[in-house]
Amino acid sequence: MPERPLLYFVDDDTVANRLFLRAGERLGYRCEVFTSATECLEALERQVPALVLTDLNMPGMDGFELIRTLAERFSQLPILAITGQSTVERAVQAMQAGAADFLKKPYELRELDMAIQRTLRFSAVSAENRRLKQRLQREKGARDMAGESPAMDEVNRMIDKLAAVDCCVILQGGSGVGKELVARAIHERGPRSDEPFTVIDCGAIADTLLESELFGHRKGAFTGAERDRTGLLESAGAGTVFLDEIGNISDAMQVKLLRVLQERTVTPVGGTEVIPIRARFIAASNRDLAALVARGEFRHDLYHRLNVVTLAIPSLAERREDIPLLVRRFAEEFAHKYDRPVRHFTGSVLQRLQQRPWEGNVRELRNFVERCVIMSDGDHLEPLDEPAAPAARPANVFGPGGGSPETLEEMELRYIREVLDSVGGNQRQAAEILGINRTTLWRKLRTVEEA
Ligand SMILES: Nc1ncnc2c1ncn2[C@@H]1O[C@H](COP(=O)(O)OP(=O)(O)OP(=O)(O)O)[C@@H](O)[C@H]1O
Repeated sequence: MPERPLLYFVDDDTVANRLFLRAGERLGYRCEVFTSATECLEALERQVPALVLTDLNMPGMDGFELIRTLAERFSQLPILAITGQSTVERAVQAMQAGAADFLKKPYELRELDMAIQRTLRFSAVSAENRRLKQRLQREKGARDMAGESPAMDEVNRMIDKLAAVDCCVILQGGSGVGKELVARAIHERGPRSDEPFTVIDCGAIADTLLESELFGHRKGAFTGAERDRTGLLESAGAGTVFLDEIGNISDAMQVKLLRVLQERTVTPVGGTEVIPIRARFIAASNRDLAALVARGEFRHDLYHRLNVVTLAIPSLAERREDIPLLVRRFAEEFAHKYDRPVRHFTGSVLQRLQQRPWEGNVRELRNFVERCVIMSDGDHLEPLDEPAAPAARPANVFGPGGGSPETLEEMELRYIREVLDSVGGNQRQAAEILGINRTTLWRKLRTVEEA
């Protein structure tokens, strides 16, 4: 038979203690009672119970202080506050201090029973939730950041350091090296991990839109602003904002962003109110920001505000030893995604893959493996070098209507549009399939629209 749960009860009133002892035993619990918070803390050094019930008004260390101390030292121990003056305010205060629930005095046996059961259940659910979260975190970590090279070990060490502090960071590295993944890891390994991680692709959003995206707008602020809209910086809460492709924002926008970082407030477009911003900022650029500053193409004041720490992410060519691990990871990921057997490249193919330039870095490698998983038929993955042709496209150099031949540019655009259509216009997904970053995709589309 499982042991009966142990409850600690703290009240300076000995009559209340006797009553509880009798009630608790009748409900089938083992109970210990204490007439002061200090006695209870001493007992906790010897044994941790399933639940602590405490009165709030006590001489010496009162119930609130005891709750706070317990929440700090035994963060997973559930606490039930017993309040004589049953004001909502005191109950709220007790819960803010760390109590899971409260019970009004005097209580009936049934009320005590329900309150204890509720608190124990709540604690069990929270513990399960924590366990699942940790598991998810571990699995996510394992899935996300693959790499065993000394270069990636160093990146991982830096991520841990940056996760522990709350400063601005610039992530520098070529397209597809994993800057977003690193930013996410900094967020997830730090104290803000329960808050949102917000990606803002500065390069893919037109300048006029960027301001309203970031700061929000008020109804009627401009044509098309039919209702108020909360900006991304505000809805990011106390999470992390990842400003991707920061090197691409206009000078005017740089000035506005600098003000946000300095004052930690925003005013929505067309509004007057000042909204506080609590998020942490991580910026990324695949262009050398310091060089852009030197050439006068990026504001030095914004650069210095952001550049508390710059972390350079090495290109894939600088860590070729990671390629086999990445390939294996992606081969398994896509085999599951497309419901295909898990297959790998032969050793000699893998060696050849390690020698390739991989200018598009990990993204290019990932897309390559995805194509190979889809297209290979044998026991091993075959190194298919050509991008997969769109399914129903005839091998015909003439335009779709059989007219004059297409230029390379036209063909590229047609292919981009087909891919975009196939993913319902989702530019991020389309860029992944095309093996280019979102800014390049956006530029290509814009060039055509402007022509
Ligand atoms: N170390 C890694 N392990 C596993 N997957 C990775 C790793 N690095 C990058 N990837 C994958 O490669 C792709 C590109 O990564 P990510 O978007 O983070 O790169 P980026 O540097 O932010 O790219 P861009 O400059 O285009 O914004 C993503 O699908 C990501 O999951």
